[in-house]
Amino acid sequence: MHYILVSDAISEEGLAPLLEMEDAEIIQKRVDDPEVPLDKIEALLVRSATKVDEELMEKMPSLKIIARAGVGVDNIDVQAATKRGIIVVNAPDGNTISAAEHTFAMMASLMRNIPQAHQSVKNLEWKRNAFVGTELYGKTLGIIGLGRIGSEIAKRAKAFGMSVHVFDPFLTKERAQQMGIISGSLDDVLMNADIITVHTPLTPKTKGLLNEQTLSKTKKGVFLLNCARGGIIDEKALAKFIANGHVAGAALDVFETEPPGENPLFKFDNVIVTPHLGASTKEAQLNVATQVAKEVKMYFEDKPVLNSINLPAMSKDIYEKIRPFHHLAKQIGSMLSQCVKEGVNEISVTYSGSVVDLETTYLTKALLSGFFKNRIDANVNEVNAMLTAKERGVTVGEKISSNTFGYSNCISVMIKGDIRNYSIRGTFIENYGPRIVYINDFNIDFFPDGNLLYIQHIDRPGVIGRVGKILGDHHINIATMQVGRKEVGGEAIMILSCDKPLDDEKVKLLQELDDIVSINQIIL
Ligand SMILES: NC(=O)C1=CN([C@@H]2O[C@H](COP(=O)(O)OP(=O)(O)OC[C@H]3O[C@@H](n4cnc5c(N)ncnc54)[C@H](O)[C@@H]3O)[C@@H](O)[C@H]2O)C=CC1
Ligand SMILES: O=C(O)CCC(=O)C(=O)O
Repeated sequence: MHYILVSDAISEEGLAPLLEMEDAEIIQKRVDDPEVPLDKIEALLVRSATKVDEELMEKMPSLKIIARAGVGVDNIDVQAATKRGIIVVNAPDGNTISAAEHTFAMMASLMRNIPQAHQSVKNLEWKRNAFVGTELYGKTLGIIGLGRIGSEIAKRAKAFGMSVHVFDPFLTKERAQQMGIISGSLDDVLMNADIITVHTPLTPKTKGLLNEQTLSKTKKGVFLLNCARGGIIDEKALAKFIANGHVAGAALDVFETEPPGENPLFKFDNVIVTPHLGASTKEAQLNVATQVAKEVKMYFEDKPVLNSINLPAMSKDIYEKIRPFHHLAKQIGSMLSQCVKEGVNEISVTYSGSVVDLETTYLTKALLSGFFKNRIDANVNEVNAMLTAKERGVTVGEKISSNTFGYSNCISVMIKGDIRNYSIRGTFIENYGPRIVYINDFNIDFFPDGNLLYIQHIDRPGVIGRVGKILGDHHINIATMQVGRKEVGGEAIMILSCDKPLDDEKVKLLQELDDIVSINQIIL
């Protein structure tokens, strides 16, 4: 049974993919509710209210995936999650339109004093001269951060007859031209805009992006909006610039602390606020809940998650192409970890043939996760495999080679151990499957799956028969068997695939046979 905790208010209708799962218990309670079995929870679904920090993760040893029903993951310690091998996914585009529309609604409300006028009329006043506004038409809108939401705002601004100046270090000149907007520096936006709106994530670089120094470069009478994250506009600096009349007004949907409690900005009539409502529409909430519920379900079905923050993004098509190699890489890693009993200094992976066109780093991570999973008592997966290698002093190398050894693709791995080196090569053959075609200088050909016995022996008549007899005497059926040797009478290997694993006693019996050098039981 998978235990899934939904700890913030997430659309029930959107959770349908999870509620349909027969092997899952969905708990809809706050994370600090004493009835929540934190130690059993494998998936945690949140919005922005739940703070998922290291302390909470410590209490959730079974946690495998954190899903943010929204965009910003600043309430999740992604670094700590990565270290623990916990996948973090979000719903990157489910609330884009709602957030853009809310920003636009805030902009129009700010410029036309709608909240203040509304309150005044309800107070039985009729002060038409007190609420004279400013048109959007012909004004310059400065957008800081032209991602999904920023782009939607730019489109709407153009429809309103505004000119748009943008600062986004990742925006290409070509895209700006296509959109009919002006891409410039931060100073360009600060100095030219009549209205400035921020749409970046909250990061150490964007925290306090609009501060006393940057605000002093803006036009006198500028209007400011923050519907992204509290803290991108420094609240103290904003209060100062509102108080001295430099900033004509501000619209805020988000705050440095949420809920903000008593906030000095609230005393200004020209500051209008909403309680983090950007994504609060029926449509957005259904979209983001459905997106993350599907992601979590896919995770439990062993399918790729599409919107992970700490794994490479992959479309379904790409995943279908990479899937067989992902499996092969994992199996190679797992095989190696069961053969190499000593300390390991270096793992180097070489890709050749058709596999080089795929996301090979992801494959290397899969290989490492297969390797470390059997060696250390911790959750290792593609998320934290590189970090795990680094922490254990294992150097990881990745190369591309043109030598395919006669196959259409190859994954070759070389491990430098404390005592000796190990090498293994695998390939994936269309309509046939994954094959291991080389181990430690021996050409061989077997399917890396099930209960395998990797036996090194001397190439002499009778060895195979003796091994077969012991297995037969103990009712262990041999499904497949491959042998490889370099020269007659020299060192040789055999790979047996058995219908069930052998216990230690039987492995010992085989080990004691004449001409057997070593035996590794490999369970894949
Ligand atoms: N108020 C609300 O309810 C909502 C707020 N948000 C907030 O809006 C933010 C933006 O969302 P999206 O547009 O979907 O994200 P996005 O990732 O599509 O866009 C962010 C953009 O910011 C740019 N950027 C990053 N650092 C920058 C910097 N230092 N200076 C200038 N630009 C920078 C990036 O290049 C990117 O184009 C989210 O991170 C989230 O915090 C999102 C949804 C709803
Ligand atoms: O969950 C919410 O309503 C907040 C949405 C948000 O801020 C985001 O998606 O980044």
